[in-house]
Amino acid sequence: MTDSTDFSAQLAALREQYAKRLVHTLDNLLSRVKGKGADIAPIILSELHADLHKLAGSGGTFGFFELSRQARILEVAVKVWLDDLSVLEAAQWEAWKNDLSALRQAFMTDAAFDASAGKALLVPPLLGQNEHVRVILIEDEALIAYELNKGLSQFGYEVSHCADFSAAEAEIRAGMPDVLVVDSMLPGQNPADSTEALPLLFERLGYRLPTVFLADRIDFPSRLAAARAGGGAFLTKSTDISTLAGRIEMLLREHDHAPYRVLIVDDDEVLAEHYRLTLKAAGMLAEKVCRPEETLAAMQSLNPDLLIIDLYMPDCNGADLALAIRYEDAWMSLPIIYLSAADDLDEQIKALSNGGDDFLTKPVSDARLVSTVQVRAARARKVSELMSQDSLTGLLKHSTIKDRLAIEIERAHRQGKVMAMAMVDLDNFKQVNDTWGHPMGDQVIKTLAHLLRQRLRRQDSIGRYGGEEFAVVLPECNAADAMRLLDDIRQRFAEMRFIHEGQSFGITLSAGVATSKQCTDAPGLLAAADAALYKAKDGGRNQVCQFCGY
Ligand SMILES: Nc1nc2c(ncn2[C@@H]2O[C@H](COP(=O)(O)OP(=O)(O)OP(=O)(O)O)[C@@H](O)[C@H]2O)c(=O)[nH]1
Repeated sequence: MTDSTDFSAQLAALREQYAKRLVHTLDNLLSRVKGKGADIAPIILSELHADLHKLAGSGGTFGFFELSRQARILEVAVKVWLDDLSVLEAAQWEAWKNDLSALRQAFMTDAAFDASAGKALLVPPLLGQNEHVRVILIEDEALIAYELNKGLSQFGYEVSHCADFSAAEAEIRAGMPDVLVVDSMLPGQNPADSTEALPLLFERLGYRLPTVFLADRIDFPSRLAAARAGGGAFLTKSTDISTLAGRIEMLLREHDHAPYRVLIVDDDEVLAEHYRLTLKAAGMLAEKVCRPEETLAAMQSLNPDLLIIDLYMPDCNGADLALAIRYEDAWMSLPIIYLSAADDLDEQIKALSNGGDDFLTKPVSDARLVSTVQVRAARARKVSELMSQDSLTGLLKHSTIKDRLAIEIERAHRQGKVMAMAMVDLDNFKQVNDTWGHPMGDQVIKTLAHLLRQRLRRQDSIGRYGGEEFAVVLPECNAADAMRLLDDIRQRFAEMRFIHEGQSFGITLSAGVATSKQCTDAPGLLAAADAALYKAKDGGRNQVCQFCGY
């Protein structure tokens, strides 16, 4: 990834390009009105309006705030005359022309003050780079730390324990963790309340990390304090490990995602490039289109999570473009954010009714652009994820995992590689439900789902195939590696203890493994893995078997 110095240099170069263009724009504007009286032709007023609208919208983005502000005032006046030319009086016109000339002074003042100078771009830390999820546990009580460490390690987390915030800070600086698990009270520390210490730590680091707070008990004030400190989850210390692991995973899923893909449609190339660079610096995959007619082709190739459309483009109104895009079923739910001036109220209402989701008012600050896009894109991803996920476990639904399997086996054959799949089934699970109750059974299912997610790689897919049966798709994985992996999961799961009303019990699993070398298509591979699973069950359960033919 390009670093923030590179982005800052590219943005500075764009600002210079924009400033050069501004000189021409101002010359142009002034030459249009030079020597002209108040009987000015509507076509010229219309051109003036278009240019001033552009100036007002783009100036602030490049640090020309005063110029942008004054251009907006001039634009509003022209709009009034455009609507009713009879109200334009000679004195007003002369005053307006003077104000237009004053734009040059505003330009000089803004140009002398480079708002972007010395301003480092906010490049978020790269989370999710560790091979295993790294947890830093900040806990002063050794016994609790020991128990949490042991429990989380069983799920495959790599846990570092620190007794206080200063030790944790040194540990974070030595290597980026994926998540913090923090005791909400650390007596003897200053401040003792971790909801106060955490924001201070983030301030020193210059970035935030996903955090779970653990408290002795939860009341409303402590819950609120945790939320104010930006905690992603707040649990009691007596919470069982599988619930804690579930919350950690949920937080990781929020942060660890493929970069958001954003397409920007704006006829102003320099401005569009500024937005593109700003979003790229924030870790997104952004592309721009300056000719609206190229939008659909660019969407096909980028498959964006979100679209930003300039509302005011000379050849194509943004709202019309949005409607044209929505004719395609595939783009029906794609979030669209318009860029528009604050006072285009009628236009805004039309734009929303054409299927837009939000507005960004020009001039747009970099921070506002990034945060609006992040929030919208995250929401859109969440909705589409929820549609393909099983509600109890968060794993892929039956139909989705079957689709994944079909894609991966086809890919493996095409590329001449080997992929594996496994069917995993809980042993004698009916007894768990009968003895400990259905809710406890659900807890066991969720625990296995967490464990599978923790032990598998990012490119693997896991689905809840049936009630207590799971399907695992392992791209680029041979039979020996798949057997080793599944057997490790089997052992870890067998070692876990579940607690119900003070009583503890354990449960095992069986699994069947097959590879693409043995089958030509997805149904064949599923049947082979299933046959291997039944061999494991027949062989006495708590084992992993490989498919060796029917
Ligand atoms: N708690 C809970 N139980 C479920 C869920 N889905 C399926 N089950 C139960 O899982 C049990 C599966 O039982 P069986 O198919 O007989 O298999 P088993 O008892 O696991 O025995 P083997 O697979 O032969 O080792 C049934 O009792 C189902 O009611 C669920 O979402 N939650």
